[in-house]
Amino acid sequence: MEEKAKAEEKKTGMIEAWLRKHRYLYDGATRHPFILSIHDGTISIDSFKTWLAQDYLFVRALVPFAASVLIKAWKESDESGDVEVILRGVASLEDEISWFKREANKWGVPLSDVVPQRPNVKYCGFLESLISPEVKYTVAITAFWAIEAVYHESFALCIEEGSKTPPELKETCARWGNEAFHGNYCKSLQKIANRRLQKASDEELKKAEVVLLSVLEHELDFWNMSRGNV
Ligand SMILES: Cc1ncc(CNC=O)c(N)n1
Repeated sequence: MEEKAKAEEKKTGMIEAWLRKHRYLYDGATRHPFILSIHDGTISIDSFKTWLAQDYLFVRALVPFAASVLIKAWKESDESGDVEVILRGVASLEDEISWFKREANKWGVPLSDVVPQRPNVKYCGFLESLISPEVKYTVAITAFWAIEAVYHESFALCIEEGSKTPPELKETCARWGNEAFHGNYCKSLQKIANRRLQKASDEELKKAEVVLLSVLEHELDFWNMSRGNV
């Protein structure tokens, strides 16, 4: 890319520029048929149960990754406030795991015998690879933002005015779709990512963009898995 154009994108926000550039993939991850089927009320309960059980395992694997981002923030960040933002996210995962257990109980999904499906294994393996100290804070925070943003944007659609989301799924959707916590949390992560990307080297920028694309692809595969097409 031309130097001037790149400088301009860094100023206005790398994340926004990447979302424009990769709109098709981003929409694919945030407007997936699985989400659209919740939104229009046609979701099969089996798909929902598959998603619930698989996502429980995913969230358990997200904890060490989130903790690794926290460590990177503490070691590498130029702003101490980053640690609080990430810590809030890490802390919320404890409540989330309890929620998964309650919700699974409600639906009669036994979490103790859930076997992770291939797309889940791959996504969790990808998260684990990002824990490595060789992955820089800037790259890791970009991934973390993307992981949270896809869920927020997806589920926010399902609680929009006029959506036909089944009432028994509303609470699930509000968990990630709500603005008060999750929306603001995503905005804070995006702000941190943009600030870091602004100062990043070309090589780091490239790595962060590749990681963003990987997250979007893994999220797509995760939704596909939930619908039963692996
Ligand atoms: C597959 C996937 N991606 C993102 C999230 C949202 N983060 C924490 O809950 C999630 N639960 N599952």
